[in-house]
Amino acid sequence: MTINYRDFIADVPDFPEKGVIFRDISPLMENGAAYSAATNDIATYAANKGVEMICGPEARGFIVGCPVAYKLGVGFAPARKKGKLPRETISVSYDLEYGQAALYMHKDAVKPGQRVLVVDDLMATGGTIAATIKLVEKLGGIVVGTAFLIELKDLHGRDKIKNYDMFTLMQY
Ligand SMILES: O=P(O)(O)OC[C@H]1O[C@H](OP(=O)(O)OP(=O)(O)O)[C@H](O)[C@@H]1O
Ligand SMILES: Nc1ncnc2[nH]cnc12
Repeated sequence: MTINYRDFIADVPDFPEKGVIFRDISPLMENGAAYSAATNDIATYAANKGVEMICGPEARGFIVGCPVAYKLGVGFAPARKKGKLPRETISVSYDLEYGQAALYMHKDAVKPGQRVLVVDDLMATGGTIAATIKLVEKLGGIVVGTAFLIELKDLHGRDKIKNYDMFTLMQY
């Protein structure tokens, strides 16, 4: 059965602030067939890249990245928001479509030379994924690809990561 992923995205106008159309992935996550097809599609992309580790930003990057890591039998390294990681961290600050933020990773989360896939649910301005890539590279990881459920093309996030291969299931 072919899945039309867009059937599982809820478009919510003016959330979390006026003018933003929020692309809600929760109907996709709540549907076993759609969630597992999306996981399998990203896992196939990752396997072809020889990925040894998946990295994703809190929180929705975990929802997409962890099942891919499980499917491939590789590890998952979280990039987390301030104050969440208990051991020594490195950090990178970035801009959001609606705000400012910073992400942190444990210093030993990625090993030098490891082939890493950076995953998130959605690319908007590209700030989050660019920050996550920077964190992985600071740790010596090699970012061999990026993967998303959704790319918001009008925000040109791809320009921020144009040196990296990118896989997306949906574009708006
Ligand atoms: O491309 P960008 O402009 O950086 O935006 C995309 C990011 O924004 C959302 O996360 P958010 O920071 O809202 O956090 P959440 O996953 O915890 O909801 C989304 O899950 C991406 O990580
Ligand atoms: N428009 C959007 N919908 C869902 N998540 C987002 N994260 C940043 N922009 C978003």
